[in-house]
Amino acid sequence: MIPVSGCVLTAAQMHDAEIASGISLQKLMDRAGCALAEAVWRFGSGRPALILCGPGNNGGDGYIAARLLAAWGVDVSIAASGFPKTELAVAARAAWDGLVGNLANAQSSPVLVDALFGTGLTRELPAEIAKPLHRLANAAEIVIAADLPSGVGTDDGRDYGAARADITLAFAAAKPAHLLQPAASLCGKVRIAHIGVECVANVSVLARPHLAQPGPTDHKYTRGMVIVVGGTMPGAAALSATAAARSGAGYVVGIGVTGDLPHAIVRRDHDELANTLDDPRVRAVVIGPGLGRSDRAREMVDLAIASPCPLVLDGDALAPNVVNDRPAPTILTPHAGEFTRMFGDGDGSKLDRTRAAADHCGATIIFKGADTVIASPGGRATLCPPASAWLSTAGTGDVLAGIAGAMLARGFAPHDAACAAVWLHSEAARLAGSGMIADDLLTQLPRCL
Ligand SMILES: NC(=O)C1=CN([C@@H]2O[C@H](COP(=O)(O)OP(=O)(O)OC[C@H]3O[C@@H](n4cnc5c(N)ncnc54)[C@H](O)[C@@H]3O)[C@@H](O)[C@H]2O)[C@@H](O)CC1
Ligand SMILES: [K+]
Repeated sequence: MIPVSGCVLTAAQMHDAEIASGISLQKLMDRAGCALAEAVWRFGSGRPALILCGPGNNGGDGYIAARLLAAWGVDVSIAASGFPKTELAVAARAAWDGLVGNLANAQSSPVLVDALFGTGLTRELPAEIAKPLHRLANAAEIVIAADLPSGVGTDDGRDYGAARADITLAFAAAKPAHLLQPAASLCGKVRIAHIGVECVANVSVLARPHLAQPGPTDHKYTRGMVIVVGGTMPGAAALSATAAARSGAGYVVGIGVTGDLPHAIVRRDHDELANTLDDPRVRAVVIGPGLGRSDRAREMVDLAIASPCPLVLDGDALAPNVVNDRPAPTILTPHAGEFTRMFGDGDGSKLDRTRAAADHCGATIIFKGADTVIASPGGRATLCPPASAWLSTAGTGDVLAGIAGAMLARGFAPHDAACAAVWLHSEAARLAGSGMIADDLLTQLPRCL
């Protein structure tokens, strides 16, 4: 059992991977049931457990876990929503020699195991299931969900009436619902139980980046020269510029950035932008934080886009069709409002929409929020476990843009730069703790490198 990591598979991809594994579905269910029993033993500390079993293989996992827990001496009972409908679940129920109670009038227990529905859920939970599920979950001291909290859309993270779990044990791999809101918040802590199924996908969970330390041959330019362009709100660009410097860029130039800046950051005027962009040593440009929407601002965005420099576009620089297959590395960092302004409402999940937008504009997109999604043209995507909710404060996006600039400047490809930036940002927020403000991230960034 490990923290959420690795590939993210849709329900259909998970099914295909199970078949491709060559391992019998019976054996996979035995392993899943065993992993569930171990989780219940560990997190439930041997307290009495009630296992809710649904009609499919998720329920089958529950029956198997119950048998093992009973054998280990746990006071375990089962309540089912009906008779099993799959061959495997029928066999798993037949191997349970205790009683199977009715879900509607089940008595609560300190440990509740939700094995009603997993990847097979396709619609809203009916009231006759949702009502007892919520009643029993509210009465329990700990709720452990098998694979997924019953009542979330596996692929899109929709809430179909799920009860909140404290622990969700995902079998074989994470699914989009473990990372997309609102489902992610209903999962509690997500753990993965590897059951021997090899999973390959172009969507993965954000991982700690490998950030090489400077070596003896490094100098300020090899560590990366970043330009940050300021505008009408000086504080925003100052945050970006300082974030770039604090996340390892060797040389940061603030163009038209006024206000409080470390002495290490070089200041130039706006009319020096064109010349500076011609400097072949420039490895990344960050434009948009606090830029404003004047004609002059637009001209500067156009200059930056037309340059051959790797580019981070944020805030006021984000507009519909602002970039179109730009040849140099490009990262866009919209929040939900900016994303909709640029790409419309779109269909599908946040993951689908971000991937479609990345293909549309030919750039890497960091679609920010409580479930940040990073996508690049061609389908590669990364889903990010929830970061500190204290990040919901002014200026944190400006810091992220600056870090992304520093990651491009150290030579990372755009998708890797975006992932490294989001990871550093969220780690700095974790270290900054409660009540943090954007400036606190700057103090914590060096500790994350
Ligand atoms: N990932 C893996 O490798 C493995 C997965 N297994 C388990 O198998 C699960 C998937 O099993 P299934 O495909 O049987 O699916 P589920 O067990 O999630 O449920 C499918 C059943 O629920 C019904 N249903 C769907 N939505 C409903 C709703 N809103 N209200 C009422 N009924 C609804 C369907 O008609 C079907 O009968 C996984 O989540 C996991 O727990 C393991 O047993 C084996 C290994
Ligand atoms: K479940």
